[in-house]
Amino acid sequence: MAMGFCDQIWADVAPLRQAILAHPFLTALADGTLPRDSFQHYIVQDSLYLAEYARTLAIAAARAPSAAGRLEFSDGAKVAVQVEEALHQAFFAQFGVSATTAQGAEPTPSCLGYTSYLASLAATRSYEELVAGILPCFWVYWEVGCAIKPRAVSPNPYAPWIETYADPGFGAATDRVRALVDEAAAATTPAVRDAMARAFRNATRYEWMFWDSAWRLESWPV
Ligand SMILES: Cc1ncc(CO)c(N)n1
Repeated sequence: MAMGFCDQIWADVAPLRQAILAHPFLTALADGTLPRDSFQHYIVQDSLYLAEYARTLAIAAARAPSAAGRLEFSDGAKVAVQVEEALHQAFFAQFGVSATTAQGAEPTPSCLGYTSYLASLAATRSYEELVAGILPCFWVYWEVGCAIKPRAVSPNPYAPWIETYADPGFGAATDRVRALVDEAAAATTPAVRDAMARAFRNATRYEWMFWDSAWRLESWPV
């Protein structure tokens, strides 16, 4: 049997996934040595990211051709807001991010680049491209969570983060979104499938950039 569409685009980004799994931010997170300022940077930016990601998921829900898609993406939009409010607020307290710092934070170039890219797919591209661009956020984090969990030291200050993304429930959500992307790919043309593969690749690149930007404490150059 031929390889499914998602299996194909996943295999195509194997070098990007290797670069993600080998990134010093994630190796340091697993062994508990990640500098506190890098994690603070990450968690503040991720909170901004999730607020925008939730909006993009809500647009995907509105545009999904099937009830399964409308349910999945509207539920995803809700969970993204909940994670932003629960997990991140707990981390703000644990890692000493004040309410003023969190509320006054502006998105970095990498964060704004990623959220704006997804918003542009939602605004001006097909439903198929949009859902392909949405998928790495699920799938890359599920792969990272599963890869890091067995090598994480215990105790680890970042354990709740690792548990969130290695959770079988998150894996199941990833599988369902993947099935929706496969369904969209099967029903469209080769040209749209190529565009889907590009959206998937670009979003995966932004996933690497997001961790790298936290590692480097990225800010605006001017
Ligand atoms: C940047 C980014 N990508 C994916 C996830 C997973 O939800 C997240 N929290 N943040």
